[in-house]
Amino acid sequence: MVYIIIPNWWTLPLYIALIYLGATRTQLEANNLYDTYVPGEFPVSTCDGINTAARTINGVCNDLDTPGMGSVGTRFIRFVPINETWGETDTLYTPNPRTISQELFKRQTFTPATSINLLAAAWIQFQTHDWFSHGAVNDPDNLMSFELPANDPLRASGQTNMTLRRTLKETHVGRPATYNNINTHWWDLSQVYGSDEARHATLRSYVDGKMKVADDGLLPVGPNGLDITGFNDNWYLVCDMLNEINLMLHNRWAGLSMLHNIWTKEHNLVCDMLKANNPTWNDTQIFDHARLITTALNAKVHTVEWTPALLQDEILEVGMNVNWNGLAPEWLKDIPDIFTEQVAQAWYGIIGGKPDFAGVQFAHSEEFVSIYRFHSLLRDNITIRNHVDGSNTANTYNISEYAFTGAQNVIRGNNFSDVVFTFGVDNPGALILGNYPAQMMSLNKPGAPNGLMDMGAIDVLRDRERGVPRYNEFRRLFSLTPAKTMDDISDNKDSVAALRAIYGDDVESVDLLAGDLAESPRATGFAFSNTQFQAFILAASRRLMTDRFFTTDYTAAVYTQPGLDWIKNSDFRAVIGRTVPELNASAHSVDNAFKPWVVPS
Ligand code: HEM
Repeated sequence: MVYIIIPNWWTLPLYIALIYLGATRTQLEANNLYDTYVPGEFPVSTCDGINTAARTINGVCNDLDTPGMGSVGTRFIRFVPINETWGETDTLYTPNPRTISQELFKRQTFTPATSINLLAAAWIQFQTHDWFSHGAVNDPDNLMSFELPANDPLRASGQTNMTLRRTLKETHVGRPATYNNINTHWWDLSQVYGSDEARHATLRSYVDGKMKVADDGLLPVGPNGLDITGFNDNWYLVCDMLNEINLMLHNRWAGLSMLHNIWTKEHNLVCDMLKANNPTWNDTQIFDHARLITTALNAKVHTVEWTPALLQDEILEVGMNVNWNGLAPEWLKDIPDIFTEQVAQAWYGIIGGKPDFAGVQFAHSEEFVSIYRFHSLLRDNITIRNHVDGSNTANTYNISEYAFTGAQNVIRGNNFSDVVFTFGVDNPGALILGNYPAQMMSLNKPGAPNGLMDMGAIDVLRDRERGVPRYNEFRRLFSLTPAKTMDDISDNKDSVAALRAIYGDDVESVDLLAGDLAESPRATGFAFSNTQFQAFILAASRRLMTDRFFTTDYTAAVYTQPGLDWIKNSDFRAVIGRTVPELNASAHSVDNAFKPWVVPS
């Protein structure tokens, strides 16, 4: 196939643009899927004794031919050729990650993303916790350390370096290191249900399929002050600030807690529906079906609501709907499938169709992790509003207060409906240069005043460490035109000047995150760059097309007909209306729950 790059594809007429995006997906499937297992290396397992009509906790037996595919602990694949992924050595600290963080990323004044609400920010992190995590522990015997810039204010306290643990990895002879996903790769709501049996068992009530909730209807809290749920990983950083070792932090915040609560409540409501329809079912039967239904609804919300809210363009709205529902009206869907694979996917939709692996087994990729480094979405402060009239309450939280164990102060120190309402109304930060929250660059270790974590610097360093190509090479490898000069990256003169101040005229050295945040023009209404979108095109369809429970087994026999109807008839506004009934009207004040809700007058 001859593929012609159309830089501003979003200016094409709707159906031409859709065909172009379809061709782009085919191009990426052919050029951007690289397994990290060599033949004979993938762990062999069987499905003997496993109920293959339900999602398993550790993700095995989704694919019946390769039972271990996508399961917990398996490797990330790559979206770029393996030989490009060695990880940086000589250039690992160049330019200095802390300089990039402070000079390019740091927020001076908050620039909101006005087309979306804060729910959308929490949502994407909630999804990434379903899809991937490199784990919190990292490698205590393998550190990265770089000098702080000469003018860094931290030097005043005697600190000279920033040091953190390298990511845990597997090394191989003659080929780059590989990294494992500590969660299941499948889109299976594992952040709610857990990726291992021991944790999962602590979450189940074992009555009528339901998940445990505390007496106040919210998730129980563990001794560490975090929700007891499927994934609330603790992230450990090691910084040698003033010889402080073992800085322990995690990435829980009020937004995540809120969504864990909403989806646990939704699961329990699905259980009620199933029990009413199947009075003789036992706990396991109800749970297994409720998980399938809740998970598919979550995936549908992401596909046809979250994505079109982030990428507000008619092309995307139609395209994502085609991904889920197909182009054909219901009455024409029964015609026999005589189409080629791509046409069938467009006609019938991916859901309920045939699995398609494009020749490489399913797993998320390292490059996919990198495109979701969205910390600039976070607000510096959240003031909780009264959901009845939209007025501000007296409760304002900065990041240190709404994150970590502070999440519970927000969730339980306010009416839950006021918290969700606030997230529905307020905007997150825009994904642009100069809008990364300063507090994320100086997160203090509880009880250790001089411990500091600079997430901006870490975002840059992790990509270099894991061999994710820098911006221009990333574009080249993803069938995009590379920039010839800094001026090609952005049509905003200030952004170009800021890039030049760090990278000079060396366009090849621009880091992926820096280029992504600087990039313009963007497609109309897009909250993120076209470079990120290119990786998104590949990943978004693939996690649906490869999953048996979204394809061959998306049937009434596996889900139940009332289950399929539940998914079909629900959107996120309905989920909010069911789980937080006081917010039904507010959630329905907009046509998409991720757009800023109308404040009652
Ligand atoms: C207050 C909220 C948050 C905190 C405290 C936080 C903190 C962290 C920490 C500590 C890490 C690990 C750093 C390392 O590699 O050593 C991390 C990684 C990451 N964060 Fe956040 N984060 C927050 C919100 C978000 C949001 C809203 C997103 C949006 C998608 C996000 C996306 C990511 C991604 C993609 C990674 C890389 C994960 C991986 O390497 O597997 N985070 N964050």
